[in-house]
Amino acid sequence: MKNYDAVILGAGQSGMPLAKKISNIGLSVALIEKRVIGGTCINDGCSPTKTMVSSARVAHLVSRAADFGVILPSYQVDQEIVKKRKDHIVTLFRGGAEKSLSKNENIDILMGTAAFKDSHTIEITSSTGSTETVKGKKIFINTGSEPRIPEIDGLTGTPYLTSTTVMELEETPEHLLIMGGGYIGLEFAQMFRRFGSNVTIIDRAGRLVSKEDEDVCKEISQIFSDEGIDTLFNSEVRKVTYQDGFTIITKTPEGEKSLKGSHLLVATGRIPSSARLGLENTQIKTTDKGFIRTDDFLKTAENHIYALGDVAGSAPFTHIAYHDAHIAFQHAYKGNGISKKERLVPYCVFIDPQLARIGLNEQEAKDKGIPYKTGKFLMKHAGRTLEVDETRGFFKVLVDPKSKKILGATILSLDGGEIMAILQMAMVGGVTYDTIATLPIAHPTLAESLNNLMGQIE
Ligand SMILES: Cc1cc2nc3c(=O)[nH]c(=O)nc-3n(C[C@H](O)[C@H](O)[C@H](O)COP(=O)(O)OP(=O)(O)OC[C@H]3O[C@@H](n4cnc5c(N)ncnc54)[C@H](O)[C@@H]3O)c2cc1C
Ligand SMILES: NC(=O)c1ccc[n+]([C@@H]2O[C@H](COP(=O)([O-])OP(=O)(O)OC[C@H]3O[C@@H](n4cnc5c(N)ncnc54)[C@H](O)[C@@H]3O)[C@@H](O)[C@H]2O)c1
Repeated sequence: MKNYDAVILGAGQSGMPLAKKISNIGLSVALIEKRVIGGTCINDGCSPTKTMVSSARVAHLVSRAADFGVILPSYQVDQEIVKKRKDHIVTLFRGGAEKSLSKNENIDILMGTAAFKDSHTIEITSSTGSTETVKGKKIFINTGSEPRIPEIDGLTGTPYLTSTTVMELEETPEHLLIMGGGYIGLEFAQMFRRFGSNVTIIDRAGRLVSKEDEDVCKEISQIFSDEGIDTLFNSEVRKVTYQDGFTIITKTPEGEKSLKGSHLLVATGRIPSSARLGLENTQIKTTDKGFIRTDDFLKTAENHIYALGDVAGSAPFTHIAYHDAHIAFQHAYKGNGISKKERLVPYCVFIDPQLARIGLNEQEAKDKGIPYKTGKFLMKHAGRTLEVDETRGFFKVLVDPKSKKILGATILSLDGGEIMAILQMAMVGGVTYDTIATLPIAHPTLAESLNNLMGQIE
């Protein structure tokens, strides 16, 4: 049995950078992966979805070509080519990840499913059923998450789709029903609508993206409705049947409703991949939802075992899993570093216009009793958005009335993610809103609307 300085379970967005960091200080690493290198982000998440979102955006812009004075006879979407383009990007990114790991002689990549035999020993079961065991002085769990499939009468026996399998379609669905109006639901809803599908989102909550402020949700709902996406809220799906198409029965405040569609995407959240890790053979504890409990430095109840990324209940985004690798590495090998409590969590949902968030929103500030002043600037008043004719959305910011520092922002705008990163820098650097209000920002850019935004603050 081989002894390693570090054993990492899962070659995802924490596991891969962590393996490199540890090997770079001259230590031996076993990186165990049950499926393919790269985890959710590269293979089933960020990269493939954003590649397909780009195809959908081109379809949308082509459909509006006449608005820009470009007259096209017609256009059509070829779902097979959309998928091929997506597959190419996945192969490219995965290949790059494999190459950079395999050229590092301190890292052994072991393909198979890992589980704890005891708190220092990991058993790896290969796809052929053979097993091997390895030991680790330190162990890092980065096994990610998987789609949550709700228990609904009839669902299991049907060919429903998940966020992974929906990207394998080679034909455009005639009518895509989407259970769940969260980030996954939103991105696929707009994408497939732009490919030409009829789309209906069904959510048990009272509105889309219920974690966002009400005005944000209202604007997104309006944008979706203008694009012809149907929504059904406060709807609990009770029964699913499939016969040449899906029929779903939902319970709504107005009584039972029946909906029909050619395809059904289940996008009702994700669960941590912790159930089959043999954690019972260790002192490690999980929450009632299965997330591995850690301290603020990602250390579990076992001193030499850390958990990172989605499985540890960190905000479920790639850049956060990646940052977890930094936190755990610093703590495990350098004895210092920042805790996860201290970091700001930015994110960007790739609908069009993008929904980007950093820090507090208004609802959270109210719930926590944090005093704030707010400013809001509608993108229909920005020169840049008028020039490119993409005027939906707004910039919204919360500031501390006393220190004038930024508490948080929601940027629902063309290239919103890039604008949000500017505010993230301002937050980290402690730049006050009155400084930004009068800062000369290049014209005509989207970013110059930050002058107007900060100028709105009473
Ligand atoms: C459709 C979709 C779109 C997304 N889009 C974005 C986006 O645009 N931006 C963003 O920031 N985030 C996005 N996310 C979220 C992001 O992909 C995840 O938060 C991120 O990948 C989590 O990284 P991780 O390292 O925790 O886990 P993962 O990347 O999931 O890696 C875990 C790895 O562990 C392996 N594994 C699991 N169990 C075992 C075991 N027992 N033994 C060995 N290996 C095991 C898995 O096969 C996997 O390779 C998206 C997610 C989805 C589903
Ligand atoms: N751009 C990005 O960063 C990005 C994109 C996609 C996904 N992700 C990550 O993936 C995670 C999972 O995304 P998600 O959209 O699946 O989860 P989510 O938690 O964001 O949304 C799930 C939605 O499903 C609804 N729901 C739950 N059970 C239901 C039921 N039985 N019937 C009807 N509706 C039901 C919920 O009310 C909620 O609106 C996100 O938390 C996110 O971090 C990130």
